[in-house]
Amino acid sequence: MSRFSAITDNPHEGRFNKKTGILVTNLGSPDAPTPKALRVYLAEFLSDPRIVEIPRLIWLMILHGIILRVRPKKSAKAYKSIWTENGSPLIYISKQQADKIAERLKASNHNVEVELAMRYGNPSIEAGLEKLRDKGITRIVVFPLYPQYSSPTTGSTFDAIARVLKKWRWVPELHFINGYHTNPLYIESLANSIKEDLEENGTPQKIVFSYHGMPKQFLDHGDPYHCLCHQTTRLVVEKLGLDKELVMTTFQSRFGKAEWLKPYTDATLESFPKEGIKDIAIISPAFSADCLETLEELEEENREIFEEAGGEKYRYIAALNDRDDHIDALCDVLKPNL
Ligand SMILES: C=CC1=C(C)c2cc3[nH]c(cc4nc(cc5[nH]c(cc1n2)c(C)c5CCC(=O)O)C(CCC(=O)O)=C4C)c(C)c3C=C
Ligand SMILES: [Fe+2]
Ligand SMILES: [Fe+2]
Repeated sequence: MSRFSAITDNPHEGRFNKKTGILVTNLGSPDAPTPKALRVYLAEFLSDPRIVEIPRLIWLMILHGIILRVRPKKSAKAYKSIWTENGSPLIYISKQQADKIAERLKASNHNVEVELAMRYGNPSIEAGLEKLRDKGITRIVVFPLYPQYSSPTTGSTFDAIARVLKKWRWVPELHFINGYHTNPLYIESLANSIKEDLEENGTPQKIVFSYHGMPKQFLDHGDPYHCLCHQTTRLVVEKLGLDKELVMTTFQSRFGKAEWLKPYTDATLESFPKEGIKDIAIISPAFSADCLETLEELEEENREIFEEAGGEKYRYIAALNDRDDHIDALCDVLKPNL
């Protein structure tokens, strides 16, 4: 038994090929919308020091003593409301994206194998990397589908990759894509999805760009995510030639009691009707795939907040998911690494 793992059956020349392996990743979901599965998922997720930066010992006591006794039940209820016959929307859509990327690249004669992996839960990063290694691949591009770099998401994916590869005897040639929010085709795809909505439903009083939030302290300590989100909004506004006053950038999905990036999406939506803004469209460009935070929080929870405060028209513009122009954008991001 060796400390480092490898494929040991007679390598010689033939078995290792010239293929590039692409590991498409996203955040991950629980295995089922049940408190038991959520306890396992949240224990892994919330133990990540990139996600919660409270001193370790104190945080682990709070996590195991309080959070993991209360949160799984509440989160399971939210997951139940969005779960489909295909399971978690995030994982199902990510699978569609990975398959379409593979299809598109192979059709243009790229010699690639694409696998999907999730940072937390299944299919795991370790399983994804091993599948590529089993195919004799020694050159890997890791592609986290987070357009805007952040330490809790992209940075954490890097940690998970490194944790696996440091156990491998033959470390592959590795390329890591750490964001793509300025890619012209990504911006174009966001712009197209908004344009289609405006053509179908008319121009609302406000278009809200709602990004997943993070503790403000992360920004103060140098995380670029906040700035990259604002830059994304600006690029889309410029692409569409919109009036700047029509658009607002907000941050959603708060967790815990600390201050998070502001303005908060929920508080903003609650205040709009008092200011006479009763017709809005909302889009969430940080999510490459629809997930709990869009389908439950934006489609259900925030719609209710807005309507209860007197709002009249609320529409959520879907994530880019497996739209053709989105797959084009993702392939374009990959291109320099193929
Ligand atoms: C605890 C702190 C959290 C930080 C920081 C955070 C950053 C962050 N997350 C995403 C993307 C997603 N988050 C999702 C769910 C989710 N996020 C947190 C907490 C933090 N996220 C929790 C506890 C959960 C689980 C659900 C819950 O119990 O409320 C998801 C959806 C997953 C799914 O299965 O659908 C995504 C996607 C980003 C982009 C980000 C920082 C920029
Ligand atoms: Fe999150
Ligand atoms: Fe900023």
